Parts: sequence; C-alpha cells; structure tokens
Amino acid sequence: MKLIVGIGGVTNGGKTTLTDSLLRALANCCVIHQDDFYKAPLFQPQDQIAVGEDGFKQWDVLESLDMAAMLDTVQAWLSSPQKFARAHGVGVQPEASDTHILLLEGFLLYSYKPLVDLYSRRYFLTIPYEECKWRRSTRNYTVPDPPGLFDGHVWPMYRKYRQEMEANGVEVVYLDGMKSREELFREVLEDIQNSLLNCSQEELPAPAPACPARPQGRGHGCGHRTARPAASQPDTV
Ligand SMILES: Nc1ncnc2c1ncn2[C@@H]1O[C@H](COP(=O)(O)OP(=O)(O)O)[C@@H](O)[C@H]1O
Ligand SMILES: O=C(O)c1ccc[n+]([C@@H]2O[C@H](COP(=O)([O-])O)[C@@H](O)[C@H]2O)c1
Ligand SMILES: [Mg+2]
Repeated sequence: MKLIVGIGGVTNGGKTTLTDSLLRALANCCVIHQDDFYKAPLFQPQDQIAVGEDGFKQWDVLESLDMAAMLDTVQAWLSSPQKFARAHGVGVQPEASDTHILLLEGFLLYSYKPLVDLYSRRYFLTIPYEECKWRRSTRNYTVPDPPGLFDGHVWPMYRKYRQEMEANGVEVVYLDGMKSREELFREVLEDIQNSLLNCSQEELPAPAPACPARPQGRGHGCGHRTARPAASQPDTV
C-alpha cells in the first residue's frame, strides 16, 4: 500500500515543523520538500528567478520551482518505495514492509496539475495575516526577504494560488496553524493512521452480502483517490 500525503499551506504555517514530527513517527516514511526544487539552488546564481511587475524577485510563483523535477522524484518513489527509502537513508521496517508513506511538503503543493491527483490526502495549514507576517519576520531564509516583500509579493501570491486552488475544486483538509505543534501533530498522525486502517480494510476480501454496506465517504486514503471534502474555512485576511 502506498500513500502520498501533502503537507501544504501558507508560508510559516508550520508545514516543515509538522512534517518533521510525522516523519519521526511513521514507519517506512520518506519526505520530499518542495523548496529543494527552487530553480536557484543554494550558492548558485539566482538569475532564473525573474523580477515581476510587483518589483520583487518571484520566489512565490510556481514557475520559480522545477516542478517537473519534483514530479520525477515522486515517480521514482512510486516505482519503488523500498529503493527510494534505501537511497534516502530510511530503514524499511520488515513488519510493516507492505505500507509506504511519502510526505510532500511545501507552500505550492496543489497548484501543479500533474501532481494534484497523486495525493491520498491533502492537508493545508492556514494562519491569519498578522501571525504570518510576524512569524515570517523572525525567519532566516537563505535569501533574506527584502523590505516590503511580504505585503508586496508573498501574501498576494498566497491569496492568488489559494483562490485558484479553491476555484478549481481541489479538495483539501484545512488545519488551523494557530493550534499547538503537539495538537497538530496528534490530529494529523491520527488521521493518517485512520487512512491506513481504512485502506487495509479495503484490501481485504469483499464482505458477505448480508453485511451492512460501509458508509460512503470514508474510503479515502489509499491508491490515489481524492481526499475527503474540505470543511469550509473562513478566509484568513
Ligand atoms: N503550531 C505552531 N505554533 C506556533 N509556532 C509554530 C507552530 N509550528 C511552527 N511554528 C513556528 O513557526 C515558524 C515557521 O514554522 P515552519 O514549520 O518552518 O513553517 P513553514 O514550513 O510552513 O514555513 C517557526 O519559527 C516555527 O517554530
Ligand atoms: O528556500 C529558498 O531558497 C528560498 C529563497 C527565497 C525565499 N524563500 C521563501 O520560502 C518560502 C516557502 O517556504 P516556507 O517554508 O516559508 O513555506 C516562500 O514564501 C519563499 O519566499 C525560500
Ligand atoms: Mg518550510
């Protein structure tokens, strides 16, 4: 069984923190970080990142990321999770060797069409504007934010891509990034474990006809089916 789980959402929502905790807790679990696919890798000339009409280098647009390379990496995991795990120093646990999880983590996970349908579960962390701006001001990126970047580029691009995602009907599970790290971790871990349980039950032989039918809507999680519909969430501006 293979499960691809997206940990997406707003910058500074807590994606990397949550992903690191899940990675430690889940067996046979690998991770791919979207920000490893910037077209301007560390210590390389940054001239592949264009300056936009907003006057800023376009760090927060999809075109600044090599999404084809990210997709190739996901395909490599799909074709052999065991081999991928070994190559990335993840030990495969023999007692759970049929189950493999891939965490994809990043701020634009659900805007690249070839990837969208590959997820079994799509989480989306949100925090309000003021909290986001404050957390961002405390971060040290490899390329420091120039003055005005947050209001002039980062937040407008977040709004734009999120609106597009919602308009396109991409189904996500919203997570409130104002909850504690521990609460978020427990909530998502439990949800992933439930998905795994549902999947393994679906892989059992079909029940005898006299058994009541399984309720609709809980069959998410395995294969590459769509995540359950998102609970509606007020906008965070
Ligand atoms: N649940 C949380 N509550 C408060 N602060 C958090 C929480 N999760 C992460 N942080 C802090 O917010 C900042 C951004 O977290 P990070 O995981 O790097 O976010 P992202 O990867 O979404 O940009 C870090 O300083 C981190 O310690
Ligand atoms: O990773 C980098 O090299 C990098 C260089 C410049 C900027 N970033 C910022 O990284 C942000 C995405 O990462 P994160 O963890 O904040 O979601 C995005 O908002 C970019 O503006 C990231
Ligand atoms: Mg991060």
